[in-house]
Amino acid sequence: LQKKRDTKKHPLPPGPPPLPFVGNVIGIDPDHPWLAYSRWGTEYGEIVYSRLLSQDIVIINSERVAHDLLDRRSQNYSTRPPGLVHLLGFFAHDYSSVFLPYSDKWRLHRRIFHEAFHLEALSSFRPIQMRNAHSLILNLLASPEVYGTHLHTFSTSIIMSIMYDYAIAPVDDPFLALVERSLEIDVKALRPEVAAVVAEFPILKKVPPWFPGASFVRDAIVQRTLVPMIMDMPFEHVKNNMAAGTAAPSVVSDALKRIPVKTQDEGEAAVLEQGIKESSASGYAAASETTTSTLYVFLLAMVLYPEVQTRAQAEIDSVIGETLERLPDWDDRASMPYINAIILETLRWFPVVPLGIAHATVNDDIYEGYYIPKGATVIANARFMARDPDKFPNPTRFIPERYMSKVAVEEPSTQGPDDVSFAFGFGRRICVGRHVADASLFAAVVDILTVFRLERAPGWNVGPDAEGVKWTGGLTTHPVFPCIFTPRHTKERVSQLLKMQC
Ligand code: HEM
Repeated sequence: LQKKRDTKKHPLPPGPPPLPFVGNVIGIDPDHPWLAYSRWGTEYGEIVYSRLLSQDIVIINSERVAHDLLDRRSQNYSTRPPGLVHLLGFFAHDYSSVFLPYSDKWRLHRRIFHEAFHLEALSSFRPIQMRNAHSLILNLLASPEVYGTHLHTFSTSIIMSIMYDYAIAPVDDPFLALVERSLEIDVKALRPEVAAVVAEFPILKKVPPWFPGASFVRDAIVQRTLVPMIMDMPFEHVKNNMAAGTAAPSVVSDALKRIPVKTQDEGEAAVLEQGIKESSASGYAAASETTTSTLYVFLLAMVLYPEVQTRAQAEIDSVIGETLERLPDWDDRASMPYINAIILETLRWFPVVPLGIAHATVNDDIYEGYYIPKGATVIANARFMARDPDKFPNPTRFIPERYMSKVAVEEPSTQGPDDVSFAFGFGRRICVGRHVADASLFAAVVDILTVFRLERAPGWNVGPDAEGVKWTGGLTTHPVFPCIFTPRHTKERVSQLLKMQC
């Protein structure tokens, strides 16, 4: 391996010394790898090389390097690691837009998303987003103790309505249960660290499911049953409604309607239809867990920073009236710079996809004198970028005020969350749903703060840096903590208003 490097006459980027064979596997907490990568960031700098078994891993720890490589050299940095792609096949996920290699198929998916999520289309989703925020409030009033379930229902219902005009039942929706189980498996399995191990030991995929410790294989079997159901059910729902002439506008029905206009060729039409089916299924998987996790971080911030909450609620009350004359709406957003700042700070404080989704190099590259090998997994360490003290002084603290001069603009929603764009990835693979996410976050945050005071559970002693809070492990992560929802107005008043506005 070393010989191969020497022939390039450029050193690899600095990094922790690898052990023979295993490389730098030891010392990485498999559930929270960003902790080790961030330690290496502090020790070795903006670009770090490490090796997981025989897989080259390049970790980018600054926005500067991420823009240089993933944006400016995107031709070379826009595919996904081959090991990850291989692993996806085992989990029946090789269709996913998020993990597709840089290819014609990926370009087709991306085009479908762009046609659906251009800026003007976003305003047509707003009634869906606000309606679901109102349902979230009703659910939280009814059973605040299972707030995580309600956050999940909120995120999934929005994306299911946008994609398929499919209405999720408020409680115990069978489809939602399938999606939850499937996402739980994805979040655990579809990571570069797992891919590196499986690429090294393909035999792992052949371990019988009954074998002790073979949960990985069992999960893959479950997933291979779930994925076709999750992909087909909502898609067939749209097609049946279209055939019956009852289909409401949705991303899928709009995209399907565009097919005959564009092509008379049956083969091409089938490819397009398959692309629509796959990209829409990828979209709701990508939207659900990320939006939910971001809302968990928001609640954590409100519990740990009561003074921020007080200022946010004073802003809301000044716009809609202290006696809850009405609930906030989209037109109010421009008058709520502090709420917008809270959303930005939530995305920054703890990015919920802490290491983004791994990119990979197509060819060898030289960057600032360092050799970056072909086929290397390239990880943008968003968690570390979010803690850059030069850009974000006192980075472990939740301080919405840092954005106040920037969000006090006429139409903050169309600006997008550019200040914290690292939370949504880089280059040609940047998140296609970031503007949809931004609007969903606004709807949920403003409604929750209008109706509830969020409070710390008695005896739960965590400081403002959130040190000691438990985080779920995997591709996405969220804090796990108790949160008390105290209504700021009588339940009757809130329910009455919600019913009027639903
Ligand atoms: C707060 C919410 C969200 C966060 C933090 C988030 C974050 C991310 C990140 C970090 C990536 C990887 C980018 C890269 O490879 O560099 C990504 C990709 C993606 N996201 Fe999001 N996302 C969110 C919401 C959404 C929503 C609402 C949708 C759909 C409506 C969506 C659809 C996608 C898709 C399809 C990709 C794959 C793009 C590609 O590989 O070309 N995301 N997202």
